[in-house]
Amino acid sequence: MSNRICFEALDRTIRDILGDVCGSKRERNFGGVTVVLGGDFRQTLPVVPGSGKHETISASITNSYLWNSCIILKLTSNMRLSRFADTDEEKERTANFANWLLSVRNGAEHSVQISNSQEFEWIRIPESFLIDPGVDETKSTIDATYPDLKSMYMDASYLRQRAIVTPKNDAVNSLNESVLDLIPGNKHVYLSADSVDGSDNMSDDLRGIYPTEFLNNIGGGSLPCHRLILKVGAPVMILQNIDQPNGICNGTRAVVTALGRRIIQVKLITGISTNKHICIPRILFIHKTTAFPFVMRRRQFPVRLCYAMTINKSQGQSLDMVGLYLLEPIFSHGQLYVALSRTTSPNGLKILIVDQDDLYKGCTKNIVYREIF
Ligand SMILES: Nc1ncnc2c1ncn2[C@@H]1O[C@H](COP(=O)(O)OP(=O)(O)OP(=O)(O)O)[C@@H](O)[C@H]1O
Repeated sequence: MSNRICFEALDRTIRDILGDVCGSKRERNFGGVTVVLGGDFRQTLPVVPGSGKHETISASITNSYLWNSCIILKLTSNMRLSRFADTDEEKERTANFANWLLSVRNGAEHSVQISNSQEFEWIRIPESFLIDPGVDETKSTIDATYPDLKSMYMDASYLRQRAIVTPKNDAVNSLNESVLDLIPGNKHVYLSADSVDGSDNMSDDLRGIYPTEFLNNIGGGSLPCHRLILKVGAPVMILQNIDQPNGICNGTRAVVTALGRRIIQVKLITGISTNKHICIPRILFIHKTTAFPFVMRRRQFPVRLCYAMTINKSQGQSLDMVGLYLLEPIFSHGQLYVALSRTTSPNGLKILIVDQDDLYKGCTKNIVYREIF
């Protein structure tokens, strides 16, 4: 969900443009133009780096002057789930699962008291969804989400249907590397070219503080990795809007079909151009963050492996098989609901909960800011 200041900036821009034509339009929200907004306050809220609950709620459009003039229309059917239930038994199981999702979504699922925890937002996960961690939690999660990987690793629909989701990028990277190691083929390593924007005018002192090695370690968000490792057959997610009218956008998934020195070829597996082959060159990313007093430039292929992805990045995806990897519990509002609701059927959800201290067996954290709705 976008920060409310984006909507407010759009509002002021439209008022400015239309106000020149007709002065009274300057006084009306969006210059009197009807605007349709879609969103779910039970899913993840705007990300405000380094902020807490208050700042997150404050960044939501419900706290904008625009909200009072919104007419709220509610969607009531879970279309993602209802498509696949054929028999009466499946329909009943799916309806129960949909109700369970709703109670997680609203924070109404019965909470469990965890000793040593000041937090009470812990819920018990039904046993049928749990993955037995065995001796290697990562391997158990990969096996549950990607069965028959060795024979199916090139199959586009197999890859389209599934993903491991997890709260943090560190776990995403290590899961992606682990799955890539399991498939045959040569690894190609692509290093990015990183620099500080305007570094020509930077003093030697500043250049010394931020050497290239430091820039190489900056990652996360929508920035591709400095060290991108790919194999033919690996699924990737596109990280930039390359050609929106043709569905080649941030979040579109694809399978690598050829790896060259200066270009990679992929076959799209989601979006309106599914099955189309496209070639992708390295492109320039301009990375601005309040964490550093400079703007960074990174030239790299705009893709990331997507055997696993963060829960936030999975928002909007529909998957037949979801492996939820909770090496540690979720950390923000709506994340658990987003992760659980990516699946198209209750049979397509497997959850691994790592509980090293044996404190919360089969339970996990669910954070719901009820103030937002
Ligand atoms: N009217 C419909 N008939 C059949 N299938 C539908 C319909 N509406 C949506 N779906 C299917 O339900 C799934 C979810 O739809 P969509 O992604 O548009 O919803 P969403 O509200 O954006 O989901 P979320 O916010 O949870 O990601 C998709 O697979 C879509 O094809």
